[in-house]
Amino acid sequence: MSKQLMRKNMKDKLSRLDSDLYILYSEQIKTNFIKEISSLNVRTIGLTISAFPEVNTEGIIHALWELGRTVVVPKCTPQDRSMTFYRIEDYNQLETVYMNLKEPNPKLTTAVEPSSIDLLIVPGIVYSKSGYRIGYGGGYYDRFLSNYKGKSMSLAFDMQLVDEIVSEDFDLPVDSIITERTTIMCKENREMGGLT
Ligand SMILES: Nc1nc2c(c(=O)[nH]1)N(C=O)[C@@H](CNc1ccc(C(=O)N[C@@H](CCC(=O)O)C(=O)O)cc1)CN2
Ligand SMILES: Nc1ncnc2c1ncn2[C@@H]1O[C@H](COP(=O)(O)OP(=O)(O)OP(=O)(O)O)[C@@H](O)[C@H]1O
Repeated sequence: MSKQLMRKNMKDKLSRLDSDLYILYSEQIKTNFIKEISSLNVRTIGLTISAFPEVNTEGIIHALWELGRTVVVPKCTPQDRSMTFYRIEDYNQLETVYMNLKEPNPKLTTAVEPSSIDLLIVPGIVYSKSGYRIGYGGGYYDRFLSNYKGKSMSLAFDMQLVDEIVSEDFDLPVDSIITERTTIMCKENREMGGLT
């Protein structure tokens, strides 16, 4: 099946996700995520401001602030499809300027270098157990990951996992995926071979 069709089918499926389950699963993913990172030495974490039906990141961001971690979120430059991450300490530092997505206001925040991000949470719509991903199609994360050396992770609902994604040369997989049910060590799955 083509990437475009897989993306569309999953968007349709996600749009029917019951709102109580959306809240419950997001909460479980938050708990699993916080447990997971407490054993990782990560100070600065890059993630997006979610919009339904993406796994809700607002509670996660507040939990990270409480743990004293640095939270950085992306601002897109559509002209060259690049992203710059800015440190936020408060939701009031966000604005909506692009595609109805909340982004940091650069007048109120400070940009950080990609090299200072210890863990990047990569958004997406469809995922495989080996960490390949189909996003919204902007190619923002594929481009960013090509110059990124830190750890990467995705947060997903179990229903977003599929057996196989046919990857293209520029697709870069994440190290792990956290769902409401489990944590998938994608890097290890890939090293065992055979999975795409
Ligand atoms: N919450 C959240 N924030 C995020 C992302 C995300 O997936 N989720 N992104 C993850 O990458 C980046 C924004 N991603 C985008 C991906 C594609 C297009 C895009 O294709 N725009 C088309 C119009 C598409 C349409 O209307 O259907 C365009 O600009 O022409 C825009 C932004 C950064 N912020
Ligand atoms: N490293 C890169 N350099 C230049 N162009 C790229 C790179 N990675 C991806 N692209 C281009 O970006 C476009 C979108 O890619 P794709 O459909 O895989 O996006 P996606 O994975 O859904 O989006 P995202 O990575 O933002 O989540 C493709 O047309 C591809 O050619």
